[in-house]
Amino acid sequence: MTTLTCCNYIDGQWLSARETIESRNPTNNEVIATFPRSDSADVDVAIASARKAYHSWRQVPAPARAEYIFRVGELLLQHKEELAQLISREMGKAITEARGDVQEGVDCAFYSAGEGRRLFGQTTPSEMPNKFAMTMRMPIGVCALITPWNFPVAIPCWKAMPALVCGNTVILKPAEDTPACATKLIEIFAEAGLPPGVINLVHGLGEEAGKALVEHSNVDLVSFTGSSQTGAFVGETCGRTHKRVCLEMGGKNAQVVMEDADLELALDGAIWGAFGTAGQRCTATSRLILHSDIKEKFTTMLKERTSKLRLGSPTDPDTDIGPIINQRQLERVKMYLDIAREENAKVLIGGEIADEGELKNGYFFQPTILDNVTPDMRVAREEIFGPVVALIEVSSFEEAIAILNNTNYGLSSSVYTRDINRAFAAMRDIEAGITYINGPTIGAEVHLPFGGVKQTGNGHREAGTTALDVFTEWKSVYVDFSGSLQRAQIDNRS
Ligand SMILES: NC(=O)C1=CN([C@@H]2O[C@H](COP(=O)(O)OP(=O)(O)OC[C@H]3O[C@@H](n4cnc5c(N)ncnc54)[C@H](OP(=O)(O)O)[C@@H]3O)[C@@H](O)[C@H]2O)C=CC1
Ligand SMILES: O=C(O)CCC(=O)C(=O)O
Repeated sequence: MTTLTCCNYIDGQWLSARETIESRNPTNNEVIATFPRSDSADVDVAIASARKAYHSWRQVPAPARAEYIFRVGELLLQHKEELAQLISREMGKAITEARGDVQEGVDCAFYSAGEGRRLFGQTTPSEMPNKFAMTMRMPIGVCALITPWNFPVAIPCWKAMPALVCGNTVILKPAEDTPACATKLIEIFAEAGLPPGVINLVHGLGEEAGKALVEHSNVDLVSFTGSSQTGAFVGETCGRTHKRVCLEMGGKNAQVVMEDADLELALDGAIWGAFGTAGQRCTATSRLILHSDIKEKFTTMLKERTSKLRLGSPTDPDTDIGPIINQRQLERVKMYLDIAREENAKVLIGGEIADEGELKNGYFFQPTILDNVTPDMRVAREEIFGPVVALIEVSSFEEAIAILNNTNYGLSSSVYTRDINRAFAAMRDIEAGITYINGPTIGAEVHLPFGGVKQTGNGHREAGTTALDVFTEWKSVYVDFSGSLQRAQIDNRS
C-alpha cells in the first residue's frame, strides 16, 4: 500500500515538515505513514493560529458553531468504512471495533451539536428590586488536546467537539502511534468548513510537541487522556502555569460474578471486557472477582471460550483479537507475565507472545487468564493494558466489593447478579466513575459522563453534559434596571 504523508494542519493550511517519523502497522510492521516531528516552533505557530481564531470563533453564535460539528458527524458517517479500515491497520483493533470507534465520533458529533442550542445557564431572582441575575457559560480559550492511540477517532472527538461548540479553539496533539487516523479525522473537520485556526493539528512526540503545548503560556486548558505517569506531569505543569486541566488516566477495572449470576451472560461480558481491543482500553476488565460457588465452573467456561479466540489481522472479519500497539507495549505485557509468575499466579491459558505463522511480524500476545491471584499482587493492582485477566476468588458480596475497591484507580466496574438488593448496594458502594449491572466494564455511551475517581482522573468528566463543565467557565451577570445605585446592596438590604 502507498505510504501516506501526514502534515500538520495550522491556520487552515496543511504544512509539511522538516523532519519526519514513521507510523507502522502493528500487524506486520509495514510503514503506513510519515508524519512531522514537530518542535516548539511549530507549536508556537499553532497556538498563535488558535489564539487569533479564538477572537472571532467565540463570537459565532453557538447554534452556528454546532452546525459545523453536525456536518462533521455527517462526513464521519460518509467516511466511516474508510476511517475504520485505517484505524484497524494503524492501531490494530478488530474491524468491527474500529467501526465502533468511528461511530462514537459520529454519536459525539450529533450529541455535541445539540448542545449548541442549549448551553443552558440559570436565571435566578436578585435580592434587589428591578434587578436581573443570571449565569452564562463562557469559552475558556485555546485548548490543547493530547490523546492516546487506543481510540484514535473517538477520543479526539470527545474532546474537540464539545470544546468547539463551547466556543474554544483547539490544537490536537495525537499519539505518535496513530498519526494517519488523526490526519484523516482533521481532514473531515476541514471539509466541514471550519474557519482557519479553529482546529489545528500538531503531530510529533509527546516529550517534544506534547510537552511544549502543556508548558506554553498561551494555552488556557489541557485535556489529556493517557498514562498516569504522563498525566501526573500534565497535572503538575498545568498547576504551576495556572491552566485548566482535565485528566483521564488509567483503570484497573473489575467484573464481579456472584453465585446467582446468569453465567453465560457474565461469560460474554468477561470475554468482551477482558480481550476486546486486546485489552487496550482504559475500561478493560483486568480483574474477574468470582464467587467461590461458581468459580470452578465459570473458570472452565472462560478457559474454553478463550481458547477459541482467534488472533490475526484486525482487518480480517474473522479475527477476534488484533495486535498490541507496539513493541514497547508488547514487552510491557510480557513483563507483567514474568511478574505474575514470580508472584506465584497460575497461568491457566496464554501467557506468551504469539509469533507463529502470519503473526510473526506483528506484536501479538495470547489472550491470558491468571488464576490464584490475590489482591495484593502487582498484577491485581497495576494497569497492564493487554489481553490479560486475573481471577480472584471471594466468598461473599461484601468481600467482592471490598476487593473491587481495593485499587488506586476508579474508572469502570461491573457486577453480575440477579439480586436487585445487591445490584443497588453495588451502585451505591463501588468506588468508580462507571458501574455496569449485568454488563461488561466497556461500552460507554457518549451522552453519559465518562471518567473516574481516585487516580483515574482529576474529577472532571468527558462526554455527557459534564463535558461542558470542562470546556466552559461560568460568568454571573447582574442587570440593574432601577436607574440608581441601590444602596441597600451595600448596606443592610432593608
Ligand atoms: N487512559 C487511557 O485511555 C490510556 C492509558 N494508557 C496507559 O498508558 C500506558 C502507556 O501508553 P502511552 O501511549 O505511552 O501513554 P502516554 O501517556 O505516554 O501517551 C498519551 C499521550 O500523551 C502524549 N505524551 C507523552 N509524553 C508527554 C509529555 N511529556 N507531555 C505531553 N504529552 C505527552 C503522548 O504522545 P506520544 O504518543 O507521542 O508519546 C500521547 O499523545 C499504557 O500501557 C496504559 O497503561 C495508554 C493509552 C490510553
Ligand atoms: O468502551 C468504553 O467504555 C470506552 C473506552 C475508552 O474510551 C478507552 O478505553 O479509552
